[in-house]
Amino acid sequence: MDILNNIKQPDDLKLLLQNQLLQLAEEIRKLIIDVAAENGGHLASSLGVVELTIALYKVFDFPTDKIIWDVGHQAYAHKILTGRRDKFHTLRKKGGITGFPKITESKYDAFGTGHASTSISAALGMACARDIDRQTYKVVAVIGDGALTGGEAFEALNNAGALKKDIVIILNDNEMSISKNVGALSRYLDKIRSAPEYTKVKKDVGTLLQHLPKVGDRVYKTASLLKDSIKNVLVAGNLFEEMGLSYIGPVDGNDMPKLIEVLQGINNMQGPVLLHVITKKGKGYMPAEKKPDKFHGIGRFDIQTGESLGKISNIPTYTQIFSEMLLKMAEVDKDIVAVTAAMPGGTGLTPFSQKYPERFFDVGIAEEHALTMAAGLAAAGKKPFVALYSTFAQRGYDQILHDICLQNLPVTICLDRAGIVGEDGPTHHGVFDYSFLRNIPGILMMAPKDENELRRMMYTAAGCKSPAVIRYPRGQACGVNLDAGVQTVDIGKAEIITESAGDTVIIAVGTMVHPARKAAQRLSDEGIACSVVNARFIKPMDENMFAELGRTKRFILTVEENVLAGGFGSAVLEILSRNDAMPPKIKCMGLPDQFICQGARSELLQENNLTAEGIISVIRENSIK
Ligand SMILES: Cc1ncc(C[n+]2csc(CCOP(=O)(O)OP(=O)(O)O)c2C)c(N)n1
Ligand SMILES: CC(=O)[C@@H](O)[C@H](O)COP(=O)(O)O
Ligand SMILES: [Mg+2]
Repeated sequence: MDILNNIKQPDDLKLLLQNQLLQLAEEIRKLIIDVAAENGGHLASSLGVVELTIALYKVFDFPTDKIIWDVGHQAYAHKILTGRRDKFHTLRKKGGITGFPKITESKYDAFGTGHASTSISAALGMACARDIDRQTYKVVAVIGDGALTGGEAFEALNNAGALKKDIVIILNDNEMSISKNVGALSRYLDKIRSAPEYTKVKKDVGTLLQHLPKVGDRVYKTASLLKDSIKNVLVAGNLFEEMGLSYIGPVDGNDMPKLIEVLQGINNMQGPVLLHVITKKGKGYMPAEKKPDKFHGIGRFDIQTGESLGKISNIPTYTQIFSEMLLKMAEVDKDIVAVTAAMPGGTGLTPFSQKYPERFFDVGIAEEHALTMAAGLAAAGKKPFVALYSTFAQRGYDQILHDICLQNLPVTICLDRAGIVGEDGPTHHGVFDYSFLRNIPGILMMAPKDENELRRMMYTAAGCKSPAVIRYPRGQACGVNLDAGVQTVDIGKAEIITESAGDTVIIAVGTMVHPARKAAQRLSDEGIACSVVNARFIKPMDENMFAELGRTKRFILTVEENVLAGGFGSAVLEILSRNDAMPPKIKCMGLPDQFICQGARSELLQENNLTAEGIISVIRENSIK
């Protein structure tokens, strides 16, 4: 790490010679691989942009100039170069460096990211503010070909082309989203990439631009005209040019000297410029180059073999249960179709896509579109299952409300990664869905206590003629035996898990039912008798049962893996108050009104008392003797 050790601040690399910069790239790559192998992380995307990151720091003056990394999962080299090298071994750990840019972590993180397709909007906002303030700094957005499939990116391009502000958009095209990129835009980028004569001429123009004097000079105008005429001859109707952006590229984004040359030219240009770079996802680490999807986001792995080092378990994940159950149901019910927003692997829909390609839709990183498209499928007689991560479904609130629920369309929304997700941290925890969905009239919202119940809820949803949501967490299910045949659950009916004559009842939902049951078992040994209820439904709730509990018990404890604000406990309180059934004591356990940090899921649940021990201590403190 001879070179990297001497980079104390990014400006230090401006003095390096070309061969030193190339060595720096190798040193950064090694550090990224070492740390990701130990901590897990977004390896392949970060490896692909090492040269691009160094080239950007060589040419621009960050943090005076601003850089925004779309999604932000590729920003490891940026972090290493901006004073976080010594702490980089803490990446994604509790209290450590975050896996995404974070405005409070460094002055070089101009804008926090985690969810896709926001970078151009944010860059445009900064450019407008800069111009109001009569400043001259540059604003650069780096967006991947996957993130460019998101609607917000198109909205921003549309606006950028009209406003004509000085911004630099770097389209980092590695032909991959998490899986293979999809859509017409992706095909369009293929077409640009595979036009060799165009590539060569445009590269030469890139070189020419580099030698230009400042904007406004006649030479600059001539070069721009030349570029336009090349465009017209070779790629009629270049989409980006037609939208009002200057398109440069494609350029080999792993060729650092070439990139530096082109970026120096672009630094002298005015107006919105889009530089199209082609990079190799996973560059420099063979297992990741070969399997960029596996190494997109990976847990601990063996550097020599690329094999995962995670615990091997026979217990399936909730995602696997969802995946298998959907296949089973789809075999019988030909109206079942599946929709994902660029996450076929993560949501467990890959087997469905292989078995039923005509009934499967990967729409790209476009959650809003996925939901309204599902509404359309349902309006035309299909039974869509839309599988989204809870955190990304936040994007689709109006589509759920206006397009699905208001029209009472039978769309089933399966919210994977609900609750605390772990090391991805606050951008990715799915801890708001009870609160933001339960206020929608007519919605059916369920959370299973285990994998068996997930299957039953899916079966129930498929038989419903109205919108349904099922939310389940990241990772392993409970390891219970699966029923031979799958039954429906009675809509709006809670399940009594443990009945006792004692004064205390725990009403738990979803992932919190098992810790509640465990807590009750242990408390009964201490002579504290508790009943346990599995609420099953966030909406409609078992109003009669909960009102009765309010009248007959003296202490009700609700437990949920969601923020308390507006969540499940709040819904129980509403029922008790509506029915004049308030018991002498009621407490709600859940997540506080703040963003939850990163860390292992088990660690964060423990910290927030959402464990059997946490429940026991609250009951011990509050039970009425
Ligand atoms: C709104 C939203 N939906 C889904 C995701 C999950 N996700 C993270 S990265 C990614 C693929 C991004 O592809 P690209 O922008 O091309 O970057 P690459 O990983 O190829 O560098 C997806 C789908 C997300 N972060 N945000
Ligand atoms: C960056 C991003 O949004 C995804 O890569 C996400 O980290 C995937 O999470 P899982 O690992 O839970 O699939
Ligand atoms: Mg990509």
